[in-house]
Amino acid sequence: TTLKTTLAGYKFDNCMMNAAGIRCATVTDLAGLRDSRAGSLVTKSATPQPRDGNPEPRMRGLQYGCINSMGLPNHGFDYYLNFLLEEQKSHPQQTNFMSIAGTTLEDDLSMLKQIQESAFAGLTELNLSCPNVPGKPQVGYDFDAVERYLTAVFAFFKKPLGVKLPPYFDLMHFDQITAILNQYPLAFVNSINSVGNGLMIDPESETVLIKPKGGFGGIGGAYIKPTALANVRALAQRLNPGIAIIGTGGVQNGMDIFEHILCGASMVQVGTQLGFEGPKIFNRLSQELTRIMAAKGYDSIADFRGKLKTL
Ligand SMILES: O=C(O)c1[nH]c(=O)[nH]c(=O)c1I
Repeated sequence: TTLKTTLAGYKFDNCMMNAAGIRCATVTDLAGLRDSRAGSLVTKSATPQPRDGNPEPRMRGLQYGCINSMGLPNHGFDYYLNFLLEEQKSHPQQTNFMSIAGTTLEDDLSMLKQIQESAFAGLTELNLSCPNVPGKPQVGYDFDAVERYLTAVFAFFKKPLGVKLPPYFDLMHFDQITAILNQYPLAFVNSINSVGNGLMIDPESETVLIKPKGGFGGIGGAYIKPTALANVRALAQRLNPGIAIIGTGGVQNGMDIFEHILCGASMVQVGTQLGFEGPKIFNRLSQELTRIMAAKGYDSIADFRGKLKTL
């Protein structure tokens, strides 16, 4: 039984990794992921300059997941690109991802131009779905903007690139977004980001739990697995076969990873639960997934990827 996977022509020893934003903001965090059983790592979404992000408290663990309104705090584009370039020299056997989330198209294009001209040989994840920058609507919910962004990006960017999408909740929206995405040479689509602008309350103190945006924040964890699986499945049913899918959302155990792959994912990312357990979680998840596959008689994830049955 093997957990290895391929995505956009790149080989990974393990089909699981972190989700951008969780335990990946500092070099120490990133080295911890690299030294774990994860098959790859993705950096915290970067902006051209460092950002402090939103006022605290801005993230809270909940009974079945978490709420966050971090506001894109990060050490800036150069910090993460430098880490990735060092990694290529010290750990050439692992392919990594760089996540970028400019607050304007110009910022995204500027970072992509620098990636294009750099020695970075991994994959780029263009985050179109940050729900927590006050005053900045999610690009992923503005289909004309998605088209404008991808046309501008692919006018010059030749390295492997995918997009991180927000969850959609209407079948027409799945049709519309994939009709746009299928027009571009995307290496992958990563679905989903947190379910935006949820609200959690402390009824004792009759107060919201986080400070930014009156308590509104992105929801992650077990709460969002049904939405995550539906998005992975709907995208897999509609995207050109050359566009791989990364499944993200609601993963707590090996069976959740199995379900994402059954829906069509070639790589599965772990966020909230990684935040709770740390990188050692990839030992547990790998063991659990291996046992599930062995019990079902699957040797590799290709044996069951995308093979969800309907009734
Ligand atoms: O608030 C954040 O930093 C954040 N939080 C999320 O839940 N998703 C994102 O893409 C981002 I950039």
